[in-house]
Amino acid sequence: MAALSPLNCPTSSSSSSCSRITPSSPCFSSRTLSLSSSSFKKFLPKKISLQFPRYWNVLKTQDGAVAATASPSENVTPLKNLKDVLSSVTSSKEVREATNFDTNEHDSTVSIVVVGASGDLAKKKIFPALFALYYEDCLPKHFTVFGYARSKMTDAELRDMVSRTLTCRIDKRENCSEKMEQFLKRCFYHSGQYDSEKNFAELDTKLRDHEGGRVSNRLFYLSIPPNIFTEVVKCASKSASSANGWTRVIVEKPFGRDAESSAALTRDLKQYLVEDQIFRIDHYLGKELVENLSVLRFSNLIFEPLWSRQYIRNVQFIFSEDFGTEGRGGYFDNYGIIRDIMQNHLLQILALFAMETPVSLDAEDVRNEKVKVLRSMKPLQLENVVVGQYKSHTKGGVTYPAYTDDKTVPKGSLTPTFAAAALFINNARWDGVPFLMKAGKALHSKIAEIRVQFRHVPGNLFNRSFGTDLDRATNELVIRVQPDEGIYLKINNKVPGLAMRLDRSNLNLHYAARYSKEIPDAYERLLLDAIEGERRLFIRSDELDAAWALFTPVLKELEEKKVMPEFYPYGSRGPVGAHYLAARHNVQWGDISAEHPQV
Ligand SMILES: NC(=O)C1=CN([C@@H]2O[C@H](COP(=O)(O)OP(=O)(O)OC[C@H]3O[C@@H](n4cnc5c(N)ncnc54)[C@H](OP(=O)(O)O)[C@@H]3O)[C@@H](O)[C@H]2O)C=CC1
Ligand SMILES: O=C1O[C@H](COP(=O)(O)O)[C@@H](O)[C@H](O)[C@H]1O
Repeated sequence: MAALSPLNCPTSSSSSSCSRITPSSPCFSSRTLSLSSSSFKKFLPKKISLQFPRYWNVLKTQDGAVAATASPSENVTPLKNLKDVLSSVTSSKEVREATNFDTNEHDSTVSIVVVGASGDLAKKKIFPALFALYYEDCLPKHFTVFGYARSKMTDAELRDMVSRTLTCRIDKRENCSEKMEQFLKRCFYHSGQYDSEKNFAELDTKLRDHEGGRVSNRLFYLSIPPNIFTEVVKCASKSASSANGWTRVIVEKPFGRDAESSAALTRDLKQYLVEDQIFRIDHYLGKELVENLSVLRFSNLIFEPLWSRQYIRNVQFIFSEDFGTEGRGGYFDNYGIIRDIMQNHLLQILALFAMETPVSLDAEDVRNEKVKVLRSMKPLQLENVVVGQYKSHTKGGVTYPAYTDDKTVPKGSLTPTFAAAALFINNARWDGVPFLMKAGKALHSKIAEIRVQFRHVPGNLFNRSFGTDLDRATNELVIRVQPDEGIYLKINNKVPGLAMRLDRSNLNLHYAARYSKEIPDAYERLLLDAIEGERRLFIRSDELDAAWALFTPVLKELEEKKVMPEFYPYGSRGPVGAHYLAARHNVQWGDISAEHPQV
């Protein structure tokens, strides 16, 4: 596949036609790109018909020319990206020929190969997300979905499996079954071994049949255990990569289990792929409220000026699940909660939260800032970590199992199912501010949220009204990633009446009340981005290196010293050690007395 690297031009997506992408389209999200039609024409040779990523609002002007704009007004703003893209496209004959730029989407096709199609993730997330995209009319006109795995299955059996496991948000919508039937007709299956070039060559033949001579773009989704990533990529690369379009590979976590194994995986994959072809997925980056973080920060004057050590006392990233590792114990025991949740999902959110303003929303600009902030962090130290493991608990006559009751978990395993950590960023903006993380399985609730606790008001006139616990009177911004998405700000307010009494109330943006639109699943956004060549929400290899550098030393120390986890009952709030850790940094976890407001 390396030979195909020039084909990963972001504009070469064969997805949605420009005219279909209007601001009202569900796939549309406007980016701050704008260009007058006259400037645009300068860059656009007559014969080339471009296909635009969905972030660009592409309009037909009155004179018939195409214009890209972010707003109805024709403001010309500097357009580094579009200019760069256009000039590289138009100046490179090789790219033009290779991407078949003279053709439009009617001449190209996207094949999505789900490798490991018989597995849990494929059934639970990938096929439903693909169907949701199809339902929303976000997939290209010509697309085919191929399941690939060792299990023997016919096309009909795959379709049956996909239809039975459809648990996506679309399933109660109008015409769902009709659309489902149409979608299933586009789904096929090929049974093969993961290390067989011959089997991938057979897949290639089938793909070609479906592509019908059009420009072929291929997306491989590696929904398989990590130990076979490289051999699949090798076989796909040698025997089933596109001959005249792009080839991209979505790689699922875990990306190694420490800095060394992650670097080795990257090295192995890069024998067959260039970095731009690798889409390392972290599905938390596809979550609506995580995607909204940058909007909240960078498009609201009231937040960004406060976003520093000057006003923020601490930041908390909290993940909890009210179920254990049931059914996934075999995988989990080799990784533990720090690798499963903290090193990736929570750290990614932290990076977006704490990074400096990127030059633009371009993938490389955003990822550059994320890398910078990650590299400004101190590697996590053992004294700043608490680990726990859930034990059996009986409540209301029901006995919930201990982690080690799972038959796939070795007896006496010390793998943490809970961890709390305090991290620090050594830069001018965040010096001294504790960034606390807490993640656990089998806790009392299922929630993921970011809590920003602000400093005390200096010389507060109302100090006396707050009693001794001044911390309770500070502002707190809560971004609830899930469930029941929302953003609320805790403020001090006068209780109406003749007395001067204060309380803490919430300014509350509750998504379900504010927006009638359903929130897409993270996998929908990420799959669509991968199809369109949009890399912003995928992890670049240097980001991954920086992330592992922070956690690898402590992970090794925990294992070498065989640190005993603190046991907590299934369904509880987790180990008390997490509170001591927070207290050492003058922090109280915000979720302890958390009221989760709704409108
Ligand atoms: N499930 C989830 O919720 C999540 C999963 N992931 C990641 O996504 C990937 C897929 O996960 P998931 O679907 O749960 O995985 P599965 O264990 O269900 O494996 C997927 C498929 O891979 C094949 N397979 C399983 N074990 C082996 C093996 N030892 N050797 C060769 N092939 C094997 C099987 O297909 P067949 O036998 O038919 O070939 C199986 O159906 C993994 O990397 C996982 O870490 C990430 C986040 C969440
Ligand atoms: O990556 C993972 O995420 C899930 C939680 O994802 P969510 O979208 O349901 O919050 C977690 O259960 C799993 O252990 C982990 O591997």
